[in-house]
Amino acid sequence: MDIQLKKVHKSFEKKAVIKDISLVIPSGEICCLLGPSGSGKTTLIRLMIGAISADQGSVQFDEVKMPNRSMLSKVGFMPQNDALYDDLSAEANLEFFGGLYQMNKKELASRIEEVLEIVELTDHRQKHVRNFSGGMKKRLSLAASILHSPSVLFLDEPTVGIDPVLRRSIWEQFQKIKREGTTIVVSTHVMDEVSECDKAALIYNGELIQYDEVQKLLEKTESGRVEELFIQAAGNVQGGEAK
Ligand SMILES: Nc1ncnc2c1ncn2[C@@H]1O[C@H](COP(=O)(O)OP(=O)(O)OP(=O)(O)O)[C@@H](O)[C@H]1O
Repeated sequence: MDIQLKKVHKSFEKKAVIKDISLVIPSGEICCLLGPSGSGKTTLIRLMIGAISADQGSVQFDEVKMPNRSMLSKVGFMPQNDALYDDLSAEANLEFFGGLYQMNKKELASRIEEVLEIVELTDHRQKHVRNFSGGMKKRLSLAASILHSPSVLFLDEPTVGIDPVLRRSIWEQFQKIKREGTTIVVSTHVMDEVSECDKAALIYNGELIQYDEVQKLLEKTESGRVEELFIQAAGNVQGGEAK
């Protein structure tokens, strides 16, 4: 499913947080939302999944205008803070999410096997989540978000607080999910993660300052590092204010 945003605008308490953002994320691609803390990445994801509504503009998945209840079963979301139950085992957590997605018992049982394999938690399925490390919780949270085989997957800073080795393995899992045809939108402020994505949307102060194929974005820099584009944007803002 592709995702289309047209002139999306959102304010909180009269402060514009998302400013007139338009973009199209093609089906089956990984797009990262890259930007400093507070730039608006989470808000943009919440607008896309229909958790909040835009003040102006529209969000569409293929031909369907969001928010739309019929899309719930096609959308996966992994929030920044894991929404897991500490007192339940990994498996029981997944059973709970399967119930939310209204999956039938047989389908759920086989899908739980599959997702536990994907995130490499099969051997820990009976353990209580309270005994999990931060990385294991992230992986379980990812398993929960893909349990119902969504067509579009939104991941909000999935690798925060994760060591580089585990980060590598989590990205391998995203690539695996992409190969199955899922469109992935992932927010991050780790600039190096951009190389894992097909396209990157650079968000600065609620504005989309760049959106292109990662290779093309890197070609716009002298250093080959995406940070440069943010430094340029900051310079433009200061320059604008000085005039
Ligand atoms: N419900 C809300 N009410 C008021 N202000 C909000 C609300 N949600 C977000 N904001 C503000 O909107 C701006 C963007 O926040 P958002 O969480 O989208 O940024 P972010 O890029 O995801 O940041 P981080 O990387 O730290 O998660 C911030 O200034 C934040 O304080």
